[in-house]
Amino acid sequence: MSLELTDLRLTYADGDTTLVALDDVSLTVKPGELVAVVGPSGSGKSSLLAVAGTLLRPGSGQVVIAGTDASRLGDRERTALRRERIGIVFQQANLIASLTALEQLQVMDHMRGGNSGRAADLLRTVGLAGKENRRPHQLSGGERQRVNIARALMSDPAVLLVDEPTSALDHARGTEIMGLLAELTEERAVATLLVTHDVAQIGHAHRVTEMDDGRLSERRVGLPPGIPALRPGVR
Ligand SMILES: Nc1ncnc2c1ncn2[C@@H]1O[C@H](COP(=O)(O)OP(=O)(O)OP(=O)(O)O)[C@@H](O)[C@H]1O
Repeated sequence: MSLELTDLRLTYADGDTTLVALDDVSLTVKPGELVAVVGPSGSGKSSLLAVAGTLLRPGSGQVVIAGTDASRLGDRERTALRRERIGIVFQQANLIASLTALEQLQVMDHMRGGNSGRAADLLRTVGLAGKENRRPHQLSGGERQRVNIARALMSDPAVLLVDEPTSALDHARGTEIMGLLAELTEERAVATLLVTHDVAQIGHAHRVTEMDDGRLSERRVGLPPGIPALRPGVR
């Protein structure tokens, strides 16, 4: 139940010219694996997540989510695939100010028409036992990010896509969140693709690959990540 991206190409119109955001990108993330893509601003990381999350159709190439080729699906089927098989953790928590932590997750359940009672369990799993009834302003930045992650796991997704999860956190909180993501990835056998410009936070990744000008570098850094081996210019 992996994420398979093959020969992806994505372009944007840029005045009279065409800007190539993804240039022949191929990457597979296996269940239980956390792959980090690092790269500077503008290198194409958000575009990669949007295509992997079936929010954007690539110009060419294939996106296979847990065995289903998204490129072959119509809009409605793609939306269903995204809702059922993909969890997305956005950079900002985007929590609803008036809802408690528990309710943020329960809203997802209602939207899917079920009442699985998974919300309290998931909040415990992400370390928020006892804080279920707090609203966003009563939680720290790290705790809000934990709610965000728990919410993305409500559908028990095969693929988890994570955009800059530590950008709003100090280093210690960021490291905790990365550790939690690695733990959840392994325990739940989810295929996690994470993008970040923050090389200091990739220590928990199983594999690291670098994006530059829409291309992934061949060099893949194993654990422990050889941070000095990454090309200069990546912070
Ligand atoms: N909707 C769009 N229309 C035109 N160009 C775009 C659009 N979205 C992104 N781009 C361009 O595509 C390239 C890749 O952008 P992308 O946002 O994917 O990179 P990124 O690595 O995520 O950067 P950041 O970390 O700043 O978000 C950039 O040159 C960007 O300006």
